[in-house]
Amino acid sequence: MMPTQCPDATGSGLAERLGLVVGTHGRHCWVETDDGQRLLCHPRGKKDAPLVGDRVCWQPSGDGGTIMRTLERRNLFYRQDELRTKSFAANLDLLLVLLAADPVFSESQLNRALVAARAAGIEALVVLNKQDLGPAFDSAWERLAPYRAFGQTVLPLCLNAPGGAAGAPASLDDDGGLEALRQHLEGRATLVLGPSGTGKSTLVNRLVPTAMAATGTVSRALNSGRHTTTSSTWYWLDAQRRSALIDSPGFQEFGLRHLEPPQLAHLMPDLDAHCGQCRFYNCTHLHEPGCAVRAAVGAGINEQRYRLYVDLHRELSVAARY
Ligand SMILES: Nc1nc2c(ncn2[C@@H]2O[C@H](COP(=O)(O)OP(=O)(O)OP(=O)(O)O)[C@@H](O)[C@H]2O)c(=O)[nH]1
Ligand SMILES: [Zn+2]
Repeated sequence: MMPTQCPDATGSGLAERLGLVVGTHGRHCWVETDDGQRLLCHPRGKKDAPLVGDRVCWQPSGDGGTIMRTLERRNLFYRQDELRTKSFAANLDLLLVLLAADPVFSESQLNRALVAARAAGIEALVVLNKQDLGPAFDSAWERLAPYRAFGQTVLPLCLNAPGGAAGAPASLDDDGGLEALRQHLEGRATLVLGPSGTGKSTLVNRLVPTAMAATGTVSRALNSGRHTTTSSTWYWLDAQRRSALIDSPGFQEFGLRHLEPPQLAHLMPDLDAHCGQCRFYNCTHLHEPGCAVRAAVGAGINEQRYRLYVDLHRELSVAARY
């Protein structure tokens, strides 16, 4: 349970309280108190706007509150494009990348999300939805074989299978694999990322109890004036508020400009397994003699995965020069 008082409140007369940021829009934040109330708060300082997942110290003011400060983050999941940094959420336990048999997913995008998670020290889970689509699902599942081979957990899912509808594959349980997924989410704060059309909204609707989804609409309402939803939303999955799902828009152009080229191979587990055996300690794995990574391409390392590395390395190297 969250304590009600801030750890080191600075005696300003009013007691500071702890809260959790469950939604943001511009500089406004929805802060949830430890007894589950949600109120609109404004950050006091000009910089470092709080993010969904942040623990903050706040004080009542007007009919809402003022955020005095943000507690230190355990981690931060973000992407960095040419022009800007986009932060998704803070203090995450798991990144769920939702893919589907259709539309066909971009492996480059998947890899970028996994690399970013690894760089931030956040465990990742890949979920492949629409198992009812037969052959399309099988080929998507096959494309994920190299990921499973290096230890990435990949779960099959069929959100179209309420209670074992016709078309639900026998390999899944009655609810299309939802129960198996639920177990991975237990007691954790999970950010859901996925390209458009994979079933993200369907997943949130299936997992979030109606009453909880209704509280989520508070922050949705805050976003409704805009055509594009740009901020993340926090949903509780249980009445005890132990497990949470954070829905986030924006999976396109997943920039990784915050990473240095030499980090990259270490953030791709299948390449990382070979890095230590290269002749040169600072091997780029692009052209050096005695490169153990290149020697493993086609054997321990999938060729397409190596190509993703080469392309991303080039992109990061160009970025590093500016
Ligand atoms: N065949 C099949 N279709 C599914 C399944 N799950 C979701 N869909 C369909 O896929 C479409 C996209 O689902 P959404 O939940 O709207 O996807 P989304 O990822 O939220 O998409 P955006 O709103 O564009 O971000 C809808 O028509 C769903 O009915 C599934 O397991 N099998
Ligand atoms: Zn090498």
